[in-house]
Amino acid sequence: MTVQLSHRGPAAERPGTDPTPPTPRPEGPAMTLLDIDHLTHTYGTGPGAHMALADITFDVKQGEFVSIVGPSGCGKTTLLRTMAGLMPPTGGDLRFLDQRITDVPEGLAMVFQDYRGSLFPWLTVESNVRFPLQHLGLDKAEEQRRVSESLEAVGLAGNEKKYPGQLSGGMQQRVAIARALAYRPKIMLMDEPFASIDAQTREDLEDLVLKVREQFDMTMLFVTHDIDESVYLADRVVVLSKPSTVVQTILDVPLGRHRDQITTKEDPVFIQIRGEVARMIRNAPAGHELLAERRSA
Ligand SMILES: Nc1ncnc2c1ncn2[C@@H]1O[C@H](COP(=O)(O)OP(=O)(O)OP(=O)(O)O)[C@@H](O)[C@H]1O
Repeated sequence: MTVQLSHRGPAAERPGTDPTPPTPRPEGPAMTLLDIDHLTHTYGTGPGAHMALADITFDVKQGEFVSIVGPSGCGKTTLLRTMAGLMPPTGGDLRFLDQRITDVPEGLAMVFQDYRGSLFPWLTVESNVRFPLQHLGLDKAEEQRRVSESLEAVGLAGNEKKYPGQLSGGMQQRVAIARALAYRPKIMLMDEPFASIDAQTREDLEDLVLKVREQFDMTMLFVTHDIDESVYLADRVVVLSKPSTVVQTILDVPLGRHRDQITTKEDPVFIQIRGEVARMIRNAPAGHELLAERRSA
């Protein structure tokens, strides 16, 4: 996935607007940024129709890190695409900042698994990061400040003039993250962003995501098929069922904001939650079975 500052990013539709004015942190309970209410999605119609999502309800509050995990093929990408406004769902309600999502919402950036497909190979690193900013109407100094700050944040200062093809996969994904950060979205959606990256680099990138989350006070929705990753990163884990998919459960991860690849993963709380998620995914029922159980309860 790329920063859905894809090649035709959200802000590109709205010249002269800056989606990033800082949202003041409200007093009291955190504001709901993303609200998914009984979302359904069916591909096709008639006898060949496939109901991918049967009933998905959860929300993401400002400042939260929510991960979504589920069995293979359970509709994680379908869900993220509907939330990003890339595909209208066939039912239910989907709101970003209390506005129904009908198009790619302003203030949302997406980072995809396929970093190679998301970066422009003919543009330098800094031009890739600057690309979505061109449509925000920022002055040049602010544009440059954001590019430099974002590249610094992802540890790529000094690589501005390189081209994506001169970078490792992990570094290219850092560029994609920097591009999302430079846009200053209110929420970042990430679709298995580290699935094609080797294990060691992946851990570094997970920690990078946690660091930029703190630095930019970013709200994150992170889709992964990796159970450890889902728990390590998140404040809450949304566990999906098998298709037709529903939310099996939503687990809190009371591990505090500071995470460490070794000590956090040794923490009994982490081990217990990780085990719980693994069991739920291994024994995941089909969504329609869960729905029938819930209706009869
Ligand atoms: N365009 C489409 N037309 C028909 N069916 C589709 C389409 N896209 C996805 N599907 C089906 O919908 C279901 C969910 O697909 P999706 O890619 O959202 O799942 P996923 O959880 O992201 O998969 P994976 O675990 O492989 O990443 C699958 O059964 C898939 O075959």
